[in-house]
Amino acid sequence: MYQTAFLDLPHLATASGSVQLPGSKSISNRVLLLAALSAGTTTIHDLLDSDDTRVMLAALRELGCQVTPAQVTPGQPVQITGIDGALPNNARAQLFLGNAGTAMRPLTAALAVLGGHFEMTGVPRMYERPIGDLVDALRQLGCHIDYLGNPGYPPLRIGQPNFSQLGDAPIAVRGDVSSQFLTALLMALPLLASDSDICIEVVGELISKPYIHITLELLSRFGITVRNEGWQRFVIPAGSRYQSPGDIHVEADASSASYFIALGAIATGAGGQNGIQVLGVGQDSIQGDIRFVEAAQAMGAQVTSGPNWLHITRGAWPLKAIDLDCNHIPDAAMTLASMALYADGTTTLRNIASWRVKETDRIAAMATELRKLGATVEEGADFLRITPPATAADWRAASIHTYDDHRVAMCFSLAAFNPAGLPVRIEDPKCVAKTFPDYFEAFFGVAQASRPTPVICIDGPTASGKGTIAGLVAERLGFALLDSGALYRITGLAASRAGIALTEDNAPAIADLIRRSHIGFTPDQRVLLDGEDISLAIRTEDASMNASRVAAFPAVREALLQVQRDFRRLPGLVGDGRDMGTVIFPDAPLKVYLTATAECRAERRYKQLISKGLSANMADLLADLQARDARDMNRAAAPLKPAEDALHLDNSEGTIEQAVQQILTWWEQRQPFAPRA
Ligand SMILES: O=C(O)C1=C[C@@H](OP(=O)(O)O)[C@@H](O)[C@H](O)C1
Ligand SMILES: C=C(OP(=O)(O)O)C(=O)O
Repeated sequence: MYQTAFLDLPHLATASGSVQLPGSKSISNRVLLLAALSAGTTTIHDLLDSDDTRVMLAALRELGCQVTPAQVTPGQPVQITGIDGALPNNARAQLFLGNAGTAMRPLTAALAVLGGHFEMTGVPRMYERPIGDLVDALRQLGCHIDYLGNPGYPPLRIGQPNFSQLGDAPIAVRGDVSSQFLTALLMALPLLASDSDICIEVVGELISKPYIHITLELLSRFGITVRNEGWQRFVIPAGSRYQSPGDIHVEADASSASYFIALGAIATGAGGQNGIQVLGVGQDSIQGDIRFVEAAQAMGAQVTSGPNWLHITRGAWPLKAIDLDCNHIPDAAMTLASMALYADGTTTLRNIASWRVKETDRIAAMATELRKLGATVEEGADFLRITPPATAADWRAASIHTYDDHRVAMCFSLAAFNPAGLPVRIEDPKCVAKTFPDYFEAFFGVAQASRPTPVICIDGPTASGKGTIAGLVAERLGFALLDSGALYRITGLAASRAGIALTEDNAPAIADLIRRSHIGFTPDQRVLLDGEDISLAIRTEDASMNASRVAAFPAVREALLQVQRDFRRLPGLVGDGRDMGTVIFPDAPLKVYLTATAECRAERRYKQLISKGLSANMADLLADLQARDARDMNRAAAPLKPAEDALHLDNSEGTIEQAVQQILTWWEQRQPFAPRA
């Protein structure tokens, strides 16, 4: 996941390939709660691991459910041992539910029915998301719920219920603000239906109906068969009791699929490759958002599908503008707003009033951000009307504010295919953690830039601080890192280990060896040689001298040229070394030549060695360093020298952070985005 302040998407040209999507949020959180309420142990396969499921899992643990393993691990199932319909007497917990509607609403209902002493808290936005209709319904039953802040909104305090007045009258719940209130009752009330039927009656128009379908499907897998009487009355039959199905699989998220379906509709493939393959969810999904496929088809997408996959290619181009009632696909419909940027006219998305009470006011947010890109947008209480920029010249480079809303961030990634060749900045990209933490990694895995991926080169002499500074610049921008010095160190080490003397005569053999070796840099900056962690072995002074020796051999440099260029990947790369800007990436848009006086560098090295408990002598270090400078600067192959277009940065005096900021400022000056507020 990108934890950066913003993520710059270079202009993108093509997309193709296959994406395995993470599990459905709606299914995951329902299954977790149902497993927790059931008798027996449920083994859940392909559970989503994201902010919304983490808060649910933490709450269930807090309530005393046994959850193994302690942390969700990719590819490993999660086991939940349920409470069999009852909590211990006087159960007490404070539960933090973030901004997860699928945790706050259903848990509130279940705990209000089970009884105890609970506080339901969340992020500030959660306190602006209504829950009053659910609380009203639960109070009719005899549940005890108090508002701790504004009436009608979390945070809530839940106490012991009193069901003495519970009769046969149906429980009324409004369905026109959120379907999650009805879902919450449907999952909680089987706990009260041992002796007689319980009937729930929906008041007002029920929105987001397909989510009720998911609830009913999953209830039936846990042994509860609800009678659906025309989406108006739901009857939970007497004798209902939760029973674990044993094993259960979570489909991939159909709402998350919408971004890749849209991608397939917008982008053509590169090099003869065609389309986007979405894995994990198909046309037989129980999720209503799968019907996004129909909307995308209406706009021009060509979609084929099987039981667990979709394949999407571009059909009509430009896309066709549509006018659609989107009530049945409230989440995925946001993606249509991004597709509308590429349509042949004005697209209208109707019946989406619920957008205003989700992660943010999504109607206002989409309107504001689409306008920044050059679209003309009309917003109403429950609709959005989008006219794309009239010509390529009308598009604007925009820094997209994301309002801590995962879907805003994901939707606007699609704007990077604009016809104007502009990059797009996504602010606070980590907000995707709510449902799809690795969204941008998945997106970059199938998209290709229209121009060579941006590279920032940081070259300079030994001990100039370039490794540390490059690492920090890469971290702030979410760019990959190429520590080219490490490649030479790895080569020196590999040759020594293979018993090859580091002489010019042996250069072809060394080059051959390194071509055959498998070199890896892990995200946590460990260095692997043929699977072995050699991070420490290449950091000795010996390894440093050997690196300098092999780096002087043209045959070795030639072998490493392609290895280094292959590090160029979306969204960008920071390369540090001695010839990044002059030889490896001569087309890099920013080249920095980082220096510091020899005395200053020798002193830094001295302090570094002493802090590691190693003995060191200043005079020797200075002499070594000067000898190394001379060798690096005078070698025939790619000598150390600033690229002609490099910006010079002397960091003898300043702090590391100042150098990092200077480079980031230079980078920013090359971007077309207006300064951030
Ligand atoms: O029940 C669910 O899993 C959901 C229902 C929908 O909410 P509303 O019913 O509030 O529209 C949807 O937007 C949300 O992301 C998930
Ligand atoms: C509305 C959403 O979330 P929640 O489950 O919190 O309602 C969403 O994921 O788009």
